[in-house]
Amino acid sequence: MAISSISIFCQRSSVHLTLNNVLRGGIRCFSIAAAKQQHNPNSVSRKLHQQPNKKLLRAKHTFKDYSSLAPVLSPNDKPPLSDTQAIGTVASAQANFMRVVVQSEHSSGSFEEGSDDSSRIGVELLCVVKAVLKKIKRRVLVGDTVLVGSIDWVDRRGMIENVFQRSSEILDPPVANVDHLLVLFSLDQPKVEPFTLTRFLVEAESTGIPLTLALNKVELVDEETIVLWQSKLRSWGYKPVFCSVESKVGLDSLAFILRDQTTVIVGPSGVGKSSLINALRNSQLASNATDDNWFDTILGSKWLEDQRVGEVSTRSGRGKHTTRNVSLLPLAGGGYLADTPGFNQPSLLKVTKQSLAQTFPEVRKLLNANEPAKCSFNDCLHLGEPGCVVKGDWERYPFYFQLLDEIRIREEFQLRTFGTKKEGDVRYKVGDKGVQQAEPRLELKKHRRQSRKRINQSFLDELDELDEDDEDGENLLDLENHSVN
Ligand SMILES: Nc1nc2c(ncn2[C@@H]2O[C@H](COP(=O)(O)OP(=O)(O)OP(=O)(O)O)[C@@H](O)[C@H]2O)c(=O)[nH]1
Ligand SMILES: [Zn+2]
Repeated sequence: MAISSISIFCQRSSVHLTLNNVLRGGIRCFSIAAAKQQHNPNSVSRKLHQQPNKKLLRAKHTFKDYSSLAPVLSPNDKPPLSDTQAIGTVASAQANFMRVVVQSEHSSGSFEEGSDDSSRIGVELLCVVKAVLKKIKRRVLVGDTVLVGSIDWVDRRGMIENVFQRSSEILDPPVANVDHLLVLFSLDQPKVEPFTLTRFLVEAESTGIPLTLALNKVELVDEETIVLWQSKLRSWGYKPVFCSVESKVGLDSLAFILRDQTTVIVGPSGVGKSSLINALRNSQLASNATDDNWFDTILGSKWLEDQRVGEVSTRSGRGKHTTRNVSLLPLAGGGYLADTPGFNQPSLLKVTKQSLAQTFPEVRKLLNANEPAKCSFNDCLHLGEPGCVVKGDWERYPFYFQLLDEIRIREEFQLRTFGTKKEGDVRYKVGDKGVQQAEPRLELKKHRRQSRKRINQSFLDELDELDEDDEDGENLLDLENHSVN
């Protein structure tokens, strides 16, 4: 009973999330466009009629000019650093503030981590983002490698001046340069449920980032259950790590896999993600405290505290650890671990009907095999078409079928509601004397009132932001106290 309710809950809320995300994004666009039109109903149309493309060209030109002010740094760039500059990793973000851990700085003169006592490697800086980056819409994400300038080493403040090119980027939560995903489930309390697990695996596979599957709470089940899951998952194409935070089984293997990488942990509620993060970090702190000054420099920071559980916003009553507050927890062996509040319901937004099959390793193997095993059709959905190499005789076929249906419904909904992306925002009308006139395409649903739910939603968002501002205030005070000591 418990298992089936988990599965239904996941399915429903993810569909809900999917539609909700689409609607939220859409409504925002609509209201901006509508507001612009209200401001001056005729001028846009008149200007476009006179010189249809000039406005667009000018916008493009302006953007280009701005971006040349801060060209993206390539990962191999080693810009010369002054004493008030450093290169670091964004470890957390709240409202307008970002915490950056210094990776390399002026005195070391290179990217190698300094070994002298005065090294500032590992120092935590509270940073704001330079206005020009915002102007050219260059978003700075947690996980980004950034160039920090105007550093005040005493107060530990700085300004993010530029961002290095990302090797990867995930959306939910938004984290840059993720090297590895750890999909964590538990064998019991809550029991691993095949469809929910598949959903998480499909979402993880769709990022293209290497993943490790781990099953926790191994001490709660008998040998037979372990063997059963092992062979099941092998047939799905995975070699899981069986572990237990409680009895410390498998933690060394996980620590070894995580070393030197930026890993995001994903998995449903209650499987032991926070417990695992705490266990891995505590054991690493204990074994490295004496021979590495990496942590000494940021002792006292919130990052060193154990993962908080169940914290709720005092104003809105919602969970505080939303996707906006994801943070990277530094590991002694190099690399970071990210908690994933809000990653509980994989939205599958990046998965399309065509790409779904590739997110199942057991099908991927068939599809990528050399001729003649290859599927005969490029656009085959592998639903038993004659000549299709993917037969329906694999264990997860019913899950594939179910997810395909869900994605099909979402894609049709998007198409029906918003049209294709190629649709221009200008349309041409044949006016007086057969002259073609350009006018802005009227936005769909323009005349609809904003829903009460949406209004409540933005109200709650604003309350959360107030909470965040409070925290920023506290953070600043923390830092000020720090510098006095
Ligand atoms: N028996 C057993 N219990 C464990 C193990 N690991 C974690 N737990 C317990 O499982 C419960 C949930 O652990 P959390 O670490 O909060 O799980 P989580 O995945 O972070 O959950 P959310 O924060 O809701 O996403 C806690 O009561 C832990 O003590 C384990 O290996 N064995
Ligand atoms: Zn096929």
